[in-house]
Amino acid sequence: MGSFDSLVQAFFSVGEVQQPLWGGVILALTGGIYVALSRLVFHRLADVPGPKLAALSDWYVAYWNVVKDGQFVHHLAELHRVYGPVVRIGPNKLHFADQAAFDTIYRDPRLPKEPWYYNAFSVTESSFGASDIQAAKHHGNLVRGFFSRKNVLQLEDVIQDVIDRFVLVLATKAHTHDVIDFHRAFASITMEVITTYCFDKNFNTVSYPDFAHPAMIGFHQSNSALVAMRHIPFLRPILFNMPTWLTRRLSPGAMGRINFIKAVDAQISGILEDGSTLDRAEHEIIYHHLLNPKNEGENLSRKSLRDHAMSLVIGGTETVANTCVMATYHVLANSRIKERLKAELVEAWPDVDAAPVNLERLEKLPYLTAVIKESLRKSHGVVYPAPRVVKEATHVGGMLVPENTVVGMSQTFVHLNPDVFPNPDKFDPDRWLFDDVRTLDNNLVPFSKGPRSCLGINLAWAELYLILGNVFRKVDLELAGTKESDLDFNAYFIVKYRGRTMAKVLGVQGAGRG
Ligand code: HEM
Repeated sequence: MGSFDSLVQAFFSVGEVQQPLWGGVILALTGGIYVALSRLVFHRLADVPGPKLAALSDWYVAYWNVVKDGQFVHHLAELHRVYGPVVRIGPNKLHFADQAAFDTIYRDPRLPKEPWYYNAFSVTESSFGASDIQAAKHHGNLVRGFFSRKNVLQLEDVIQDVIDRFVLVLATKAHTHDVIDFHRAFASITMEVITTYCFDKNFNTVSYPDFAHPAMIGFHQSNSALVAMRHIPFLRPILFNMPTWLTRRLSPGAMGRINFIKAVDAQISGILEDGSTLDRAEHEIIYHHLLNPKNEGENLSRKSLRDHAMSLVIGGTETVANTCVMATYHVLANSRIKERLKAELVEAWPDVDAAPVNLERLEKLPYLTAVIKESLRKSHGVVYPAPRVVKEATHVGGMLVPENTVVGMSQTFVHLNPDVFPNPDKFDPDRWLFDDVRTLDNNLVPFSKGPRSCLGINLAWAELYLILGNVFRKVDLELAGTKESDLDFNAYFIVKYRGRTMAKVLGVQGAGRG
């Protein structure tokens, strides 16, 4: 009897404890049903086709980006096959696969960058990171002149000097036919170019053993961490405030990046404390522009100076390197392309020991130009659909998109459109060699379009001509086990090739000039 009593008591006491619990469960369920109905049934995007899970939650995209490690862009191709040219990819987000939509999204100056997406780069006070249209314009105007065609031509020697030093390093590897990782090699060149061009600071990335400078590796590895931090924001303060000893143990790459940022900070401190430091720079650098009173830049905050510096390094390193990797793989993998390119370069630059041919001469070489364009097309530039916010109802790709919707379109949908680029998966420089390639040129959008397109486009083109022109004229490389599938990529913001890109250095000519 006693045990029956205690059983009854236990039942009721459990009930008392669980009452608030049940209340919570019921409240959560009601809330969940309310959110689900408001997103699936009553939402202004409810009629747009797409997976129901994506309409319910942004975790759908997070799953493909984080758990599936940068596969969302590939998954988008499948979604468009199933749902058509407009797909709802989030409660409030649309993705388009339509050339006209691309033009509107990126050319219309009223569509700012989506703050949630861009804040994760932690460079909010720079031209790249600012979402607000006026702020972005102001930041962009401060540095635009520094990357103008005229300025790039004036600083051409800065780029050539880095390449000369790189070729000298390769010459030391040619005797022993060393194998190099050519992604790292190109990223070492491009990082050295951007740091010498912008800061007159030489980090010697091209002469670092195995082209594995910790800062360059650190930036490379941070691509995937950035994606995770965006979708799981509480990771950010944890990772950023970790004690140095723990960071060093968990991620040596992160230390390389941290030390690089410290060096940039130290330069900024030096300039702010003693303005005459700028007079001693070997050439014009980015701070001449950022701190120039004529540019209304003299009152920039310290954070803004640093944000500008970091965004230029981030924007200018892997992008150019990825294009060089695409070119190098296909030139080496196809003897017909290699011989034709080499013949053109030898004709333009017969004596390889003489002074290098300059940028303006290289730009006139049709086959080199075709190889570069095809490499830009196949490496895409920014591969993730850069998100923009529709602030007032706007027609995009034939659809009236309601205000406050986030829209985007990955450049892959332009570059792999078979109606414009037949057999789009093939690397085919010949497609650029016809008299009228205006349609192709209009559909080559690695630098995006419109007011927020690439600020470094002139520098990027100059680097591509000078790096590839010099490397294929002077260096004899052979692929070392790398296959086309090694260029399959994870799509973070830019592409990250999945395989190692290795080549043997068979010989080097004309390394003496450096
Ligand atoms: C092949 C090389 C390059 C490609 C394909 C490329 C591509 C792009 C693209 C697609 C954007 C727009 C991004 C967005 O909408 O969020 C962009 C922006 C930008 N890029 Fe590049 N880029 C390259 C090289 C460079 C270089 C060398 C620099 C260095 C100066 C640079 C600096 C920037 C900056 C500062 C922005 C932000 C512009 C703004 O929003 O105002 N890029 N780039």
